[in-house]
Amino acid sequence: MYELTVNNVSKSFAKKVALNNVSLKVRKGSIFGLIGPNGAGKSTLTSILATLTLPNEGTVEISNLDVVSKVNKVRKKVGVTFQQTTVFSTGTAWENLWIAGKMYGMSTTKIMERGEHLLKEFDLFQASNDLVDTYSGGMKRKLDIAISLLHTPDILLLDEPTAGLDPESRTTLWQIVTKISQDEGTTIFVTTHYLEELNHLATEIALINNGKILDIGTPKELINKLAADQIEIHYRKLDLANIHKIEAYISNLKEIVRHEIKPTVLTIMTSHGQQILSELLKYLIQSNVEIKFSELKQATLNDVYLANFNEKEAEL
Ligand SMILES: Nc1ncnc2c1ncn2[C@@H]1O[C@H](COP(=O)(O)OP(=O)(O)OP(=O)(O)O)[C@@H](O)[C@H]1O
Repeated sequence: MYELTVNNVSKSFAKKVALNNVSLKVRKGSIFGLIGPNGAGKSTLTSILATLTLPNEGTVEISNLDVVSKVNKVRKKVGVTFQQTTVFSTGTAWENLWIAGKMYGMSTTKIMERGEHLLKEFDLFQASNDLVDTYSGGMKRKLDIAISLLHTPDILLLDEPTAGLDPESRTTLWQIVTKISQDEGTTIFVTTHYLEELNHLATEIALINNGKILDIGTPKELINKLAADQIEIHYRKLDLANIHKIEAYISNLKEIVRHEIKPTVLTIMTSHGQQILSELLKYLIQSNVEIKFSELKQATLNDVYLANFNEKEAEL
């Protein structure tokens, strides 16, 4: 059921604690996102999962194999793409695939078959005999990921895979990666600063800061926890009797975190903006309140980021 299990993992570099008692579980075939500001510990965790860094404490299992004691078996199950490209730019795509395939111990036939399939999936087949030096940033990134998938890993680790790419290349890249994940059942573990990508793609998200996991949930769960949808309804001036009547109605509604009712405007904070707005409009219209206009500002993953990390530069 779980492709990856991280149990109480800690890691320090000299006096710097990079990971502090981190635990999480990632379901087979899911897309799991790790969000956190610079220096939060995302790359350190990715590197431990990729068997390139040893944890000081705790255990990690990938496909039920311990990453420390079963390192060689685990490496066959894991594909990894780091922030910096690892493609050999003075070679062609085929030469890069060839070197990687031989390092994975793949036969020539298997490299040719799988390589051709991936080059086609990533729309690199036409350019596969060109030097990588002539590729755009997006093409290099696609080749990086294609190489990580060459040995058909169970889990693909992507450390900020879309950093520096334009929106179109990011969208294309995610379309290809999600298709492969669906076709082959590959589990995806991704760190990114582009929160809107995770909102649509991730099955679950973990928030990490200063090496600690702050929260884990589906994008919807994390957004709903904030209860940060904001409703504003503007109407023709109400008399005191009507204000009291509406006040009584609102106090019976569930899911309302905070509200303020004034003679010409009603403001509400809730986790269920859309539902509460339609219920309220229906009630106000039935009560002959003359509505001028209403607004709904729904909370986003960006709000989750700001609430947890208090950073202004979240990219949404
Ligand atoms: N090899 C190392 N030696 C010393 N300190 C390190 C090393 N690797 C990471 N650190 C420190 O550990 C902490 C976590 O770093 P890490 O690179 O995992 O964060 P990150 O969330 O990936 O950040 P970014 O988004 O900037 O890549 C940081 O304070 C970093 O300086």
